[in-house]
Amino acid sequence: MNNVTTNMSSDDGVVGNFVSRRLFFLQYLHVLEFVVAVLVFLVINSLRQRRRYGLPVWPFLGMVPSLVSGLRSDLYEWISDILCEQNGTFRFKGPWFSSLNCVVTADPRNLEHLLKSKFSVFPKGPYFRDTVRDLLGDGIFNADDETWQRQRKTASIEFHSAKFRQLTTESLLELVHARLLPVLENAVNQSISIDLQDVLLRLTFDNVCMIAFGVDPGCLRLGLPEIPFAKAFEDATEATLLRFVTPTWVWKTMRCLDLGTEKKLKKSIKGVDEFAEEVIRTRKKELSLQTEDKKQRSDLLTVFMRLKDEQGKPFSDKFLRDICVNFILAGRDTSSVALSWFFWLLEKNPVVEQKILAEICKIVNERDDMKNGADLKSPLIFRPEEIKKMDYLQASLSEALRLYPSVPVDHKEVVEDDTFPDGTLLKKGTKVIYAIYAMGRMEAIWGKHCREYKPERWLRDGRYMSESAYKFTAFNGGPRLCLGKDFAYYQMKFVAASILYRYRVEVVKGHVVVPKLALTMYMKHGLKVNLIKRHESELQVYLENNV
Ligand code: HEM
Repeated sequence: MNNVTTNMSSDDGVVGNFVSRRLFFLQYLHVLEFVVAVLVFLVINSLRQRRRYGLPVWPFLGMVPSLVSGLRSDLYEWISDILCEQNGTFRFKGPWFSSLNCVVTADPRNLEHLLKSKFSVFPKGPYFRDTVRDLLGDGIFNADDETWQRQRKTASIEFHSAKFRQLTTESLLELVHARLLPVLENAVNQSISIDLQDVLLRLTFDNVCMIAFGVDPGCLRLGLPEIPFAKAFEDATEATLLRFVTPTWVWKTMRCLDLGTEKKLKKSIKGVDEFAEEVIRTRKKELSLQTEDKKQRSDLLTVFMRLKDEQGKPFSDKFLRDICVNFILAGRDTSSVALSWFFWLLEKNPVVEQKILAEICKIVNERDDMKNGADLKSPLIFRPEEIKKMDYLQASLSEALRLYPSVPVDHKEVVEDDTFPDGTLLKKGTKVIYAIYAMGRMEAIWGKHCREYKPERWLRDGRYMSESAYKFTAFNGGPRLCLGKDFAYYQMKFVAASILYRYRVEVVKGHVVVPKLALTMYMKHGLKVNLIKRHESELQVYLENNV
């Protein structure tokens, strides 16, 4: 009996356990079903939003999963594809409570609105200024309103003065003939390949320091030495850039505690400051000793040192430092990066290279001494009026900048509610990204052959014709149009013509050329090339054909 009872009660227990487990399982199943249903709903809802926003919008994460996949491939192409699909503008939704929400546009109507018609509604904004203030202070690149206006006005007068033009042409001529060409010739003589991007970056760094500070740091010379000021400048810009992808509170805490990249930034800014302070000190001494008859300097530092602020006082050393550091940043890498993409494109488009050579030789051939049978072996130095006449070369450089703009994306912040001409609503505080790289690849802007390298699209009756700055935005537009644009074209044309006349540039087989993710469109692995000296007979063909 006992056994039976025991068996029965144990059976009851088993049944009870079985029932309660089933009940638990059923309850669990309901929860599971509910969770699956919610997930399915979220997936469908997120994917349905794709049609409206161009990308799926996930709860909490926003569009970040798609961004991560974009980052794994080519981010610039990824943005271009979405913009083409979305007729030129889309709204990026970042994770909840993040500062990543923004409007991305490549629509020329919006660009004109943003850069010109409603200029005051779209400044650089407090977020940008706060992030880069440690390095750039109140310099032109980082300033809005009156601080920007004052520097812009003075620098603009200076950039258009005859004295400044003379300084830029003379310093460039010296750099190309005494430093660039010997470095290239050395590579040819030793049969070694060089990183042309690195060489060009050194050239433009030295050049812009000569213009801003009136000092040549000497980065470009045989042996390609490491220069502490250039290194400090590069480290400082890289560490500043990292702040844009780090939550603000994180980098601010790291700055307080002097940790990681913030520690590196502090050290490199110190290096930049020490160099600037030394130059300012020496210049002040020099100016105080300067007698009227001595040759007057026309670099930006000297020009601003001679001026007074609104209270009639000389500018502070800190402000002078900010002005120079900003100009160096603005003019340091943009032309060299554009030239690198240009040489890479030329190798892929040999017909364009031939046309450039034909143009150069035709212009050289018009020289009186050439007509009288001048010696081709004597070093040929292009004259400013000859550079000006090189329309096809200018078209080829513009076409390289259209496809590979040195500044691939730029940004503004909305300070008052507004609406873009395409109907996009903009709330105060919204960040607007204008996708310059994508603009160069939009059929709606450049037609069916928008992805092809065709310098001819810039020519009318053989003469170079510029495009609207809101369609070709490589140099920005409106009141903040690049101040160095004319100089940059002169610099690029002079360097390109001087190299092409002497060498054929051949990219090393297997060298991978891809853009680097940065504020400037560097080639990620540089541009490894071999230089092949042009034979006199090759040039003679062009020269004779043009006679
Ligand atoms: C191919 C060469 C160049 C390109 C593509 C280029 C492009 C640009 C762009 C896109 C901006 C607007 C940046 C912004 O506000 O966020 C800009 C501004 C500026 N650029 Fe250039 N630049 C080039 C060369 C130079 C050079 C060589 C200099 C000086 C020597 C220079 C001086 C400036 C200055 C001072 C600004 C600030 C203008 C302002 O905010 O009012 N640039 N440039």
